[in-house]
Amino acid sequence: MKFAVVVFPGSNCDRDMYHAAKEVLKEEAELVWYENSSLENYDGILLPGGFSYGDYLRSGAVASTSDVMRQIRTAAGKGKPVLGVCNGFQILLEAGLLPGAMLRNKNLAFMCHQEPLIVQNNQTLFTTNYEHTEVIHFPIAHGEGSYFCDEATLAGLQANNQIVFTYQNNPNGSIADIAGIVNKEGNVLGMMPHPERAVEKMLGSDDGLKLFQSIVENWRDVYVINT
Ligand SMILES: NC(=O)CC[C@H](N)C(=O)O
Repeated sequence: MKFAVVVFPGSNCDRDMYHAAKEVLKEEAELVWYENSSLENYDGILLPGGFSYGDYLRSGAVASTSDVMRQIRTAAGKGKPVLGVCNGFQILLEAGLLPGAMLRNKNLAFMCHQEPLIVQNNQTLFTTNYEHTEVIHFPIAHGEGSYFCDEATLAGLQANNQIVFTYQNNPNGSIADIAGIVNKEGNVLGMMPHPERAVEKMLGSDDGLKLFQSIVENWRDVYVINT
């Protein structure tokens, strides 16, 4: 499987994402500068964390208007897996590929530590290697990570089983303890905690490995084994 790690000015988790995909998972992966070429030849799109465009206006707002988003939208429309982590999630929200918005953390501080999460939906292509309600540990590292949406949107997320991860101890004030959501079609996942920073025991947790392995295994099931 070949991943594109899309890099914006101000991305700072792109190397970690690349390391997870290429050096730990041992899949093909390339860092793709947001202005460069096309995403057509990639099987999966990884939007890493950071401070794209310095978080000016709102986190992810400027990056969401860039031309590469059109390609990401096309890739998502074709059913390719798109994973946005932290600033990547913020960009997906600002681009409208996922519903809702990010507010500043309830304590108005940047937080950076490991948090326990609960796997609420293990039936997505990103989570099949987890158990339902499994507790896993990923680092968080954000200032604008309090997920918010209106009541109708929340009801829709719940009814469609789009809430994939919740926080066990809600550190930032996210509505319904939401840490990660998937689109209705199930192929675009946005999450604030960082699975790419939890792929080796020496990082404090390797619980993120199963997420990347789920993507690869599900992609192979559809595109390799059956063709
Ligand atoms: N690591 C990240 O992607 C976090 C940065 C993010 N823009 C914030 O809210 O602070």
